[in-house]
Formats: sequence, structure tokens, C-alpha cells
Amino acid sequence: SEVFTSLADMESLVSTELELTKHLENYIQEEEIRLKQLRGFLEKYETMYQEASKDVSKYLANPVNAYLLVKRLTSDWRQVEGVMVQNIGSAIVQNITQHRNVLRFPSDEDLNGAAVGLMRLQDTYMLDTHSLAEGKLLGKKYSRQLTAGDCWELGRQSYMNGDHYHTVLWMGEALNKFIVDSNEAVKREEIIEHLAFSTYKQGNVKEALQLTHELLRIVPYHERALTNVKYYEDILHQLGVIQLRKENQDMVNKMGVFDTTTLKLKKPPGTAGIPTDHWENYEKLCRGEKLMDHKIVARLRCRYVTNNVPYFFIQPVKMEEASLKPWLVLFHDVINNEEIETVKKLAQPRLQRSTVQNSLTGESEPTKYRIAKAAFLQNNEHDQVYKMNRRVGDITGLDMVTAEDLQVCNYGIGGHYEPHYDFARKGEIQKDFGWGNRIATWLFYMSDVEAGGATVFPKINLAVWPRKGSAAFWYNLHLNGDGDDLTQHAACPVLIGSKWVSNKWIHERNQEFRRPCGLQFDSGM
Ligand SMILES: O=C(O)CCC(=O)C(=O)O
Ligand SMILES: [Fe+2]
Repeated sequence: SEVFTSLADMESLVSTELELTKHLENYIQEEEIRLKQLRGFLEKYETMYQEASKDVSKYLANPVNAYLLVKRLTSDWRQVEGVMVQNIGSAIVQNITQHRNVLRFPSDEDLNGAAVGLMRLQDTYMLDTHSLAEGKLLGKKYSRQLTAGDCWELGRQSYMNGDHYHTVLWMGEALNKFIVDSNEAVKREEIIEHLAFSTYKQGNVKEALQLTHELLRIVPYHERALTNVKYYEDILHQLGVIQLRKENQDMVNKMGVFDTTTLKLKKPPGTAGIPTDHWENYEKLCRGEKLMDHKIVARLRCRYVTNNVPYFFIQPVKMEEASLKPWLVLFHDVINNEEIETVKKLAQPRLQRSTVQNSLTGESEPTKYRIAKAAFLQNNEHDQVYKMNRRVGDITGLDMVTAEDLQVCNYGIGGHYEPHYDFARKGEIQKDFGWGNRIATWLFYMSDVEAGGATVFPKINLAVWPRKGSAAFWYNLHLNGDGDDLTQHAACPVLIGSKWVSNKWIHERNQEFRRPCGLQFDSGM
């Protein structure tokens, strides 16, 4: 399972689909042969019957005919029955089952993860459910239209997660797309039943009641609906709402549209326990809304740096300041395409669901707030990995002996990393191998991302957009070793494209003379 967390990993699913298509085609072919054979038998039996029925006694007077009739109804017929009960289908299904360890199949957990990812995109980028269902993203047509059944499945996944907000949105869309007499696997009443309950759960009792009445119009003795009607009526009674206004009786208007905008809906909060206002700021930055104060932006500069390292004398490094406090810079063209391809190739077969260290137990575990796949590469695995590591040391002037291995990360559908700190905060358990806290982070961007996927720093209103070949660098700790709260950052969900990054976490030990300690707010570049 967990294919959905990385797009690179999902590529194998396309071959799974091809394989299944071949199996299905093969099955249909064999069934067609079987049916042709049966039709052959049928035609033979019919001709024989025609002949016999013309004059039965004359026909049977011929001993050969009499013999053949008996034969047709015994051994010949057994043959027909044999072909009729042939079960080609189960043999093929068995064959596919045996292939399950070779082919990669997503699990139900993947389906849920992918659905949640899609809804995360919907929330972060304020995508409207209807356009999304029309296959449109950011005004462009990206995919085929979703059917009522597709929307129903998204609603059902949300319902199973206890997420009534998205259930209402997607069940509402399913209802609007529902076409009577289509061969959808879902019935209209099933959609309305889920929609009614989630509408109630979102605090819209009156509307839930109206929907339930609608359900009862289709299935008059629906037991749960009858109970719910009474329950909703009691609540409304207690609230003092006695009679529903006539014109509000029908939730589905004359145009046949269920309009979710007339409901009071509450979006569920993020999972990392971030206060709502910070969360909103984070999402705004992800959407590219410019929030940084102009006075701060005006002081930012670009320059070439050599750091006095001979490697850079001929070609200095392009540095762009992104923030002065905390010191956060971007370096451009610091990793080439060949290196990127090498790193991806080494990492791809080893990508594992990313984990986060539990601050209470110190154990690494998968979480909802970090959806990606990662692999770690050691410097000695490849000359190019070694050189990248050395380059980071040369540019930053920091010692790389105590840095962690290169972490390579790929994000899948709605893949993201909610706001977090890279350093261990006071009281948090960290496995630091005696190297101290993570003093700095170096983040290589190894792909462009078509839409979404920015690295954002909500406390300083900064969004850094991935640019293939560039890198971001910042110090996580103040000069006195305390963590810098302002370095809180997040990886926004990827909207379109596949995002690849790799990073080096640099530790405190060995930096004593390279970044000497000082007072907390001494500026330390
Ligand atoms: O992918 C990004 O943009 C940021 C990743 C990150 O913050 C991390 O891996 O710690
Ligand atoms: Fe991070």
C-alpha cells in the first residue's frame, strides 16, 4: 500500500492498468470462442430438429437417425454442457491474483489517501467542487469529467473519514450529476441519505430534514429516514422553528440543482494542530498571495558569492536573499540536470513513506501531515552525491561531517508537509548522534512544479517556489543555540506536477569556529 504518497511511485500503476487491460481482453476473446462454439452446437441441434420434426415417424424409421438422436441427447449433449460450465473467468482471475506480488496494486488505503489528497488541494487552492468535477483546474481543462459515481466515491471516502464538510460538497455534486436510468453503481436515494446526514452533521438541521423528506418521496418506508425525520423535527421544535416555509420545501431547485452555497459549511482544520489564523496565512501563501511587507522586500538583494573557495572563482554562485531575519537565501544553478537524474535514479527504488519523529517517544512514524516518499543517499554511493555534499559545505562554509545523509523526497497527489520546524524544540526527544540540533537546512529543488508545491514560511510571509537547479538555505537556530521560531515552514500541496526535492540537515557540532555562538538575537549570517 501507500502508492499514493509519491507520484514517482505511481508510475508503475500505469503498467498495472495495461496488464489488467490485456487480461480482460484475453478473457473476452476466450469467451467469444466459447460462445461461438455453443452457437455452433445450437445451429446443429436446430437443423437436426427441423429435419426430424417434418415427419417424425419417417425420420425414426431410419435406424441411423434413431441412433444419432440418442447420441445427440447423451454424449453430444454432455459435450455442450461441458462447454457451458467452462469457467474461463475464474482461471483468469486466479492468474491475476497470482501476479499480485509482481504487479503493483493500490490498496483501499491508497484510494482513501488519494481522495483526501484531492480534497486537500480543493481546500488549499480554493478549487470549486463543480469545476473540479468538470475536469477543470485553474480554468484549464485537465481531465475528463467526473461521473456521478466518481463524485459519490469521493463523498463516500470523506464520509468514512468522518469528514462531513467534504461529504456534503461531493455528495451534492453527485446528486447534481446523477442521471436517472444511467448504469451508475449508485442509487439516487443512497446519495441523498449520505448527503442528508452530513448536512445535519454540519449544523444544517432544516436542510437535512428537507433532504430526508425527499428521500422518503423515493423510498416511502425507509426506516432510518423515518426515525431521522422525527429526530430532526424534535431538534427544530426545541430551536423554535415550527413550520418550514413552503418555498423552502425542496432542496433541489427547479433546475434540478442542489446548491451547497446556501448551506453553512465549516472546513475541517489542518492536522498538525496549527491555530486557524496561522493556517489561513499558510494557505494564502501557498496560493501565491503576496503578504510580505514591501519595506522588507525592498531591502532584499542578489549577489554573486565565492566564499573564497577556489571552485567558485571562475563561476561564482548566484545568491538571492529571500529574508534577512531569519537569514534565508536562495542559490541558483547549484545542481545540474545530470546530478538531478543520478539522485532520482538512486532514490527511486528506495522511496519509502516519509515519517516524522514523534516528539514524545522519539519514534519515527507516518503521519497525515506529511505525505511524501523519501530515501536517504550516502555520500559514498555516487561521486555526484559526494560532490553535491561538498558543494553545500563550500557554499555555506559549514562542516558537513556531522550533516545527515541526503534526503530525497517526492510528493504525490496533494502531497505536502504541514507547518513544522526542522530543529528539535525544547523538551523534544531527538536522535542527534551527539551532533547537536539541526543548525541549518539546505533544500535542493530538483524539479519545477507546474502549480502549487511552494515551500512557505508562514511567520515571515515568505513563499519560495520550486525552481529546478536552485536551493534554499536557512539557519534554524539562533546564535545561542535556541531554535528560531520564525523558521517554521511547510511544503504546500502539489497541485499539478511531480515535486522532487533533496535536503541536507546540518548539525551544530563542528561549526564552533565556522558559526561561533553569540547572544540570541545577534545576527548570524
Ligand atoms: O519540500 C519542501 O518544500 C520542504 C520540505 C521540508 O520542509 C522538510 O522535508 O523538512
Ligand atoms: Fe522542513
